[in-house]
Amino acid sequence: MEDPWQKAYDFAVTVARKAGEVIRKAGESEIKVSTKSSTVDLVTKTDERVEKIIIGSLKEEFGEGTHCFIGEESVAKGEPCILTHKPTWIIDPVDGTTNFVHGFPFVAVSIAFAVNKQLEFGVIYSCLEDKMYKARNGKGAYCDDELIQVSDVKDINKSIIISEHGTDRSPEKVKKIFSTMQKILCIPVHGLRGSGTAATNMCLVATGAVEAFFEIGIHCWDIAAGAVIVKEAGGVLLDVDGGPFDLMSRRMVSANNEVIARRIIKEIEIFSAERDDDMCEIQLE
Ligand SMILES: O=P(O)(O)OC(CO)CO
Ligand SMILES: [Mg+2]
Repeated sequence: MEDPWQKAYDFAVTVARKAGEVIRKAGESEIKVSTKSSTVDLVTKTDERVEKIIIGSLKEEFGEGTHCFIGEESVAKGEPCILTHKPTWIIDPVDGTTNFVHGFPFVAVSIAFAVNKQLEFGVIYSCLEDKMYKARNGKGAYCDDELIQVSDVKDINKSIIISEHGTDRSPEKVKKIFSTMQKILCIPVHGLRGSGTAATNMCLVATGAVEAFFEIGIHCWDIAAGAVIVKEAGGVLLDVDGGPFDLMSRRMVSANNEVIARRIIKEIEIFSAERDDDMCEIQLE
């Protein structure tokens, strides 16, 4: 049977590579938007420029009317962040903007595609490492055309876990984040890590370099592509309360298997994060 989204998948890989080249060459890491209230969420002109390039290329190829676009910088400017049944691209032009600003060497372009609210494929280009991760629903996950697979570790004591500190600096949330990390570290696990980009963190789960990555406060564009890649590499995705993964909920546990995921979930101190689709007043469909 003909694959209806093959062309879109191939195009996403091409666009992600092109975007990554722009990021690598970009001299512009000047912070354009920085702190607002208690969050520290950096944005640079490169974030905006790269998102324009990605969405512009996709619109030119697939038409503006039939496909929808959720992009980090477009949403920041007031575009809707609602997943409808229409073919929808979910884009983070520069995942790891803080890394980009500081020259910390993990920065990723993340492009996912959903139809009927189901993720069809995800592409993550870790552009400073020059590694292309990609996965299609039901067709496995790849890094630079090599099949990748999650680790087979089931013993939490033999695991490495990734989490991040997030962008919210309100003391009560930071306290919960550190308390969770302390509890997980003292299970004990082999180590805690964090690359500074959710997309790359999920690729590290998918390749088996770590057993799990969890975070509260991330957005759909940080994790949509990674969700497909982790799942296709044999991993699992769950909500931090143990329920089903919800792309718009801003919280997620991705792990090599359910045993590891559920062991971590036991330690997570949950705090509130406004849903991505609650931030938008416009309701589509
Ligand atoms: O750098 P960005 O795109 O803001 O994303 C962060 C999460 O907020 C890292 O994943
Ligand atoms: Mg991001």
